[in-house]
Amino acid sequence: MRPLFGKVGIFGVGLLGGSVALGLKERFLAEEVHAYDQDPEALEKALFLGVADRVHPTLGPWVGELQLGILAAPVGALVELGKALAPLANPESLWTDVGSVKGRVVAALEATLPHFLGGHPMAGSERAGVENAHAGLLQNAIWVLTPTERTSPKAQEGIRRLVEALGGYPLEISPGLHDQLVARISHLPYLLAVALNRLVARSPHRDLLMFLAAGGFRDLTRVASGSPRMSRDMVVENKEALKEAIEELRAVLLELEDLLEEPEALLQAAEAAKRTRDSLPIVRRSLLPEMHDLVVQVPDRPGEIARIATALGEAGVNIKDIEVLTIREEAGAIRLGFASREERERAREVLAQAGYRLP
Ligand SMILES: NC(=O)C1=CN([C@@H]2O[C@H](COP(=O)(O)OP(=O)(O)OC[C@H]3O[C@@H](n4cnc5c(N)ncnc54)[C@H](O)[C@@H]3O)[C@@H](O)[C@H]2O)C=CC1
Ligand SMILES: O=C(O)C(=O)Cc1ccc(O)cc1
Repeated sequence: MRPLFGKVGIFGVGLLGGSVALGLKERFLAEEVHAYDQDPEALEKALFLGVADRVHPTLGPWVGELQLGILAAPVGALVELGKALAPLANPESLWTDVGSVKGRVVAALEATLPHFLGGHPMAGSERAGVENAHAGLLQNAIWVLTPTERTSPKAQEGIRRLVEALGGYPLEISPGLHDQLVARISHLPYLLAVALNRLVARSPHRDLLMFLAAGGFRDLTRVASGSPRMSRDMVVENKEALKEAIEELRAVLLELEDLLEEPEALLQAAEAAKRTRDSLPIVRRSLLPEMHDLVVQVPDRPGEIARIATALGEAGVNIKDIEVLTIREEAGAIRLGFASREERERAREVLAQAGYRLP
């Protein structure tokens, strides 16, 4: 059987580019995967890890042989990269990107590259680089596609097929709306993670604060561990929408500050926040079939996850999804997802019998 695509090029072979490349290879979707990166070390690793079949330290005539090109460099580099690729690209080739911000980038790339459609997989991690890439990162991810009136039917059809073949769920949104939404759900949380770390680092009690920081601080600031260059580019590129979101946050913080004097009203705000947080879909894969969740409290000691999995396995209960919610010194919590209500109830019985607390 012929693969879906001929030669595919990945431009910027880091966490995202490497994960797309691995997805293409593991699912036999490309005849050959080529990678270009401005960092020779990234190319060396990509070859060594089997992420790409061929690597190129420079752009050249090889670009003209590609049927599909995927731009996966930091957002601030995408427009220039597109300009450099345009004269080399085959006029029939398909192009997309995985950048976290779409407005200006999409406008520039669709004006320069043939058959371009912007994309943004809503999946990632706080790790950078090809050494952390894996195909599973994109599986079941909501993958935003941002068509405009300039998008060709060929690009729309081809890139949608790419996303589906990689195991993602395409969701079409306009570039402008995309940028407003991610400003609130991704870029503002990132900036807040930076802000909280800055607050601690500036304190005269920095060392003591670091020592005392518990799960909450860790959970809230995880995304600050991501690639600083990638994240800086992301927030700068989306600064208009992000500034609006910061304004909204400022107002909300002031409201909450006032509510410190009104404990009843603050309790209502806290209850509303809990309802919103608790209704987040498990691992944000809302297009997956309905999942029935169970939260289990677990002591923090070696072998607990194995013990839970074994107890459920022996009872013939299949775990569909698993998420570590919190890690504490004495106890943590794990959320388990099951395919049906019946299986969840069976799991509840089995785990209660095994002595686990199910809050
Ligand atoms: N990290 C994440 O969780 C997510 C990132 N994205 C987007 O994916 C893109 C890549 O991000 P990551 O893979 O996380 O970053 P990364 O830092 O892991 O990889 C970026 C790669 O691009 C290379 N690069 C930098 N400038 C380049 C240029 N001018 N030409 C060619 N290569 C260049 C770097 O050497 C590096 O290998 C960004 O546009 C980011 O906004 C999208 C979804 C999630
Ligand atoms: O790790 C996480 O939860 C993230 O949110 C990472 C991330 C970073 C940038 C994106 O454009 C999308 C996702």
